[in-house]
Amino acid sequence: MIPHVQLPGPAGEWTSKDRQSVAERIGGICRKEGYFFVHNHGVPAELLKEVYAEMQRFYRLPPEEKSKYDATEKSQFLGYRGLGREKSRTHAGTEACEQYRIGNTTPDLALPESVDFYHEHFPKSLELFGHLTRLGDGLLAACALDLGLEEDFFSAHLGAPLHRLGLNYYGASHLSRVGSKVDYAMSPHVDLSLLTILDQDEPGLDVRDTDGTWLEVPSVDSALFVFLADYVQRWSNGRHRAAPHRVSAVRRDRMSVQYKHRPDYGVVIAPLEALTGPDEPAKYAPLDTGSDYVAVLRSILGR
Ligand SMILES: O=C(O)CCC(=O)C(=O)O
Ligand SMILES: [Fe+2]
Repeated sequence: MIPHVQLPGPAGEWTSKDRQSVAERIGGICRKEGYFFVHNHGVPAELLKEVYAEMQRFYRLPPEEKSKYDATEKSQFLGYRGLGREKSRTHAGTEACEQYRIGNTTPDLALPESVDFYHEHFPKSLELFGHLTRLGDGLLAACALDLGLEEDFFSAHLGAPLHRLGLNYYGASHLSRVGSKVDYAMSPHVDLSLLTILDQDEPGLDVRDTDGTWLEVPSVDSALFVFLADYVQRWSNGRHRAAPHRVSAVRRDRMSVQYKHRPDYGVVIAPLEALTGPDEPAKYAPLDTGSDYVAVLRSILGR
């Protein structure tokens, strides 16, 4: 069973009381499943449609046009990942999809091209990015409250946050075109984010339940799917659960939009002192989220 949560409208308009009521609603879910649908989130349905249209237009461009936007370390990994480009983290093959990333960059790393270059095909997606950033901030405040922290506890680590929006296209023929030996289009993983907000135009996403079974996540009209990720699990010393997920083999063309809510470049995450003690030793070593992100992306994209 996937939990469903009614939100009190657009997160940018929540009062402290609203954040408290969201915390009460999602706290138990964060501690158990780590995934849920949200309704009444205020993200316009029309905008999502426009984002899918924008993605379709981009993915139909000729390969040489798309590869102008290739994601590299120099682009801070914004841009295009063609079919066969991203190595799987769990098997010897590649992920069976085309991907594109838009989002924030950091002055701590070089960026020779203007960020606008990587965004030029995606004005509506950038608008969606703004909505999802506010929703991410609201949900994170609710997580903080559930952990017994001040609601703005995490804000100190999100001054110039490296949020990213993934725009993925899984063609029905992609799995056979990459010669895949597995029957899923994206390998199981937890996200390198605090939390992720996802929409899909066709089912395909599976999420791992607490007993280890894979659940198919349906496409639910006007609801967004939220799951917690690696950084919240670490910060909360495992009180909040990161949800492993994958994308199964698709029979029809499928697109997904995943917004990854991330901290500033270089934030080091270790289990919070308030949540550890003699009975609850820290379960995770400190992690530098900036250099770890670069190292992981370097290893899966290979340049
Ligand atoms: O396409 C999806 O539904 C999930 C993609 C995903 O998990 C990711 O890009 O991190
Ligand atoms: Fe993911």
